[in-house]
Parts: sequence; C-alpha cells; structure tokens
Amino acid sequence: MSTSLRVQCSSSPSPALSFLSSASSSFHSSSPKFSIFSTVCVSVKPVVSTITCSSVQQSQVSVVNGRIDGQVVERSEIRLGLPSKGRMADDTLDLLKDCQLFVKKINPRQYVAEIPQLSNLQVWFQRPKDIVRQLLTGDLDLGIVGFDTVNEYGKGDEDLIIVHDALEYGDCHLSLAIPQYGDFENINSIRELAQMPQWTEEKPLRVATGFTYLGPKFMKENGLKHVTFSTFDGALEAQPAMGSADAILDLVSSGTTLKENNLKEIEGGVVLESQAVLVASRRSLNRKAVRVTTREILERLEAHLRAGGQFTVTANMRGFSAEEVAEKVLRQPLLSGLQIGASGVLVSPLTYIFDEEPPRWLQLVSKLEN
Ligand SMILES: Nc1ncnc2c1ncn2[C@@H]1O[C@H](COP(=O)(O)OP(=O)(O)OP(=O)(O)O)[C@@H](O)[C@H]1O
Ligand SMILES: O=P(O)(O)OC[C@H]1O[C@H](OP(=O)(O)OP(=O)(O)O)[C@H](O)[C@@H]1O
Ligand SMILES: [Mg+2]
Repeated sequence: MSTSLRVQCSSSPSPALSFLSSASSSFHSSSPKFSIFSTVCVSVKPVVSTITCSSVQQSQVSVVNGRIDGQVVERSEIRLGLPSKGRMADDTLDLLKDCQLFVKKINPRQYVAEIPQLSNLQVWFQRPKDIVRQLLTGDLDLGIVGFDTVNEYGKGDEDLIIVHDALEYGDCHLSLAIPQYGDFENINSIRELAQMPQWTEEKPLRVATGFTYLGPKFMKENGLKHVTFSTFDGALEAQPAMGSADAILDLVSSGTTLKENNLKEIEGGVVLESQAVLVASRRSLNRKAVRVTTREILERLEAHLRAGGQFTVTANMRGFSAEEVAEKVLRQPLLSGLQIGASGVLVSPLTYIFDEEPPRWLQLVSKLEN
C-alpha cells in the first residue's frame, strides 16, 4: 500500500537532509507491512521583501490603443515591451524562458517577436525608459523594466500599475553619495548634509545624476534648498573627483563603483529600492484580452518565483498503516517527519508552485476596482 503526504516547512534543507540520510542508512530490521511514501517540501529561501506601488484611482477612460497624429488607433494585439539591451535584457528573457514563455524573434535585427504560448501577443524590444514612455502613450500594454525606471520616467502617472513588484533580478537602489574626503569627511547623514553652511543660493550643492525627475524631488522632500543638478549618461562616480560635482545620485548595487571612487552613501540618502517589475497601463487593462494575457503571464511568474529555493524530498517510510505514518509525520512540527526514519531519499528542486488564484492577480483586481 502506498500513499503520499505533502508537508511544507520553512527550515533549512541541510539538517533535514542529514536526518534523512542517517535515518535511511539505519534501515535494516523488521520488514514493514506497509510501504508509505512521505513527501516533504523544504523552503530554503527567505521571503523577498516587496516594494509596494501606491494604489491609484482607476480612471474612467475608455480603451485607448495607440495614437497617430493625436488620433486613437484601434489595435487588437496585446503588446509587451522588453528591454532591447542593457543589463536587464538577458535576465528578462531567461526569466520568461524559466516560465516556459519562449520569446521567438522572427529576425535578429527586428525589434518585434512573439511568444507562441501566448496568442495575440506581440513582444517589442525597446530601451527601458522608452517602454515606460510607450506605456503612457498607449503604444504598449505591458512591460518589464526596473522599478527605478518606472518611477523616473512614469513621473507618478496614475495610468501605470505594477502587476508584479518583485521579479528577483536587477536588484539595486537609487542613492545619494558624497566624497569620503575634504568637507564631507564628517558628514554621514542627509540631515548633516542639509545643515552644512557651505550651500547658499550663490554656491549650491552640485549633484550629478541621470535621474532628473526623482533627484530634485528627493532633495526638496529632504529639505535641501540650495541644489543644482547636472546630467550625465554614465560614469557619474567620476564627477566629484573631476571637480564638476559635489555629490552624485545614482544606482548602487554591490557598492564597488562608489568605493573605488572614494565616495560613500549616507544615512537617509536612499531614494528607492529597485528590482525588475512587470508593469501595465491601467487603460490597457480595461481590455478583456489584455487582462486575460496579464493573468496568464502573472500566474506563470508567481508559480515559478514561489518555487525558487523549494525542494521536494521524497522518501520511503516504515509504518503499519497510512494513518500511523501520517501521525508520525505530523507529530514533528519543526522537521515534519524527517526524524522518523526514511529510505530511498530523493531530492529535486521544484519548478512551479501554482495557487488557485495568483495572489498578485487578486491584488491587481482590487486595485482596478478602487
Ligand atoms: N549596478 C546595477 N546592478 C543591478 N541592476 C542595475 C544596476 N544598474 C542598473 N540596474 C538596473 O538595470 C536597469 C537598466 O540599466 P542599464 O544601465 O542596463 O540600462 P539603462 O541605464 O536604461 O540604459 P543606458 O545606460 O544605455 O542608458 C536599471 O534601470 C536598473 O533597474
Ligand atoms: O554598485 P555597483 O555594483 O558598483 O554598480 C553601480 C554602477 O552600475 C551602474 O553603472 P553601469 O554599469 O550601468 O555603467 P554606466 O554608469 O557607465 O552606465 C550604475 O550607474 C553605477 O555606476
Ligand atoms: Mg547604465
């Protein structure tokens, strides 16, 4: 007789696995009347903190499918924007592939592609900032970009709605950084920076940044009155040493670039935390076809990402009845059955954990109703 039990616990797999292997090697005596299988899923990954996008009012705008010379053009296909290049491009395709969504380019030099698993969907490869801009113009319905890009180029527009806020790559934060040396040597917080007597109307704090919307907004919110901004497309960390800026406001991931350029972050200087997100146009979600496709993509993303770091452990367990084995398993609240003896231990990573309803879909529906 065999039965299958599935227990989910949040302990690390190493003690669980060592218990299982020692238990299985000690099996040799009395043959069981019943052979029972117990399956234990062990989580090894901490819950990833999520970024909440402020809930926004649903606009009562009817379907807008794109514009040519200010005229609304109806289109039936659903358009998903993906990063055409840069550090997000490959990771985005890899994630979709892991969700069994294979992006097929018809021609490598073309910017349009399809995902055969999603009918009526067009993929358009665009620069991340253009993806956000085109969600706002109605030329795209969905996009995958960094949360920083949504905020910088979305400028708080209520038409943008975050569908999945934690795709688990592209992790970084947008932060203010100042030199470790000179006038800044003893400055360690944004409050201390704001209180420095050096900054006046005639001689403001000069900040180099590519974030020309979020930068000034952040400085104003933090009481820094005398500030000017200069724009650079990259290598911002060089500007203080070159003498063209006093501080920089840029993305930080490992912190290596700051350190190598003798710069430091300060308390209260983080503008936002970012990672890749799936974002939609609220107006596009008024179309049923867009909602159906969004739900399908979201379901696959959630099922795949939830399975990350989860393992299925299958083992043969001795017992005289299914009830006896079940009772032994359930009597161990922490290790859920791993201390009660098992053999033939199989461990395999989980690919998907499907919920009846993807939790983020329910959140999206409720946001759309508000
Ligand atoms: N150092 C980093 N580590 C992890 N993710 C990062 C890092 N820098 C940027 N990102 C994320 O990757 C996104 C894209 O960055 P990337 O530099 O590739 O493109 P871009 O800045 O939009 O394009 P370009 O630099 O060509 O103008 C950023 O918006 C951010 O979300
Ligand atoms: O904290 P770290 O891991 O060192 O990463 C931070 C650096 O990464 C990004 O630059 P990118 O590599 O895109 O080069 P760029 O500035 O020339 O665009 C960002 O603009 C920082 O310079
Ligand atoms: Mg860059």
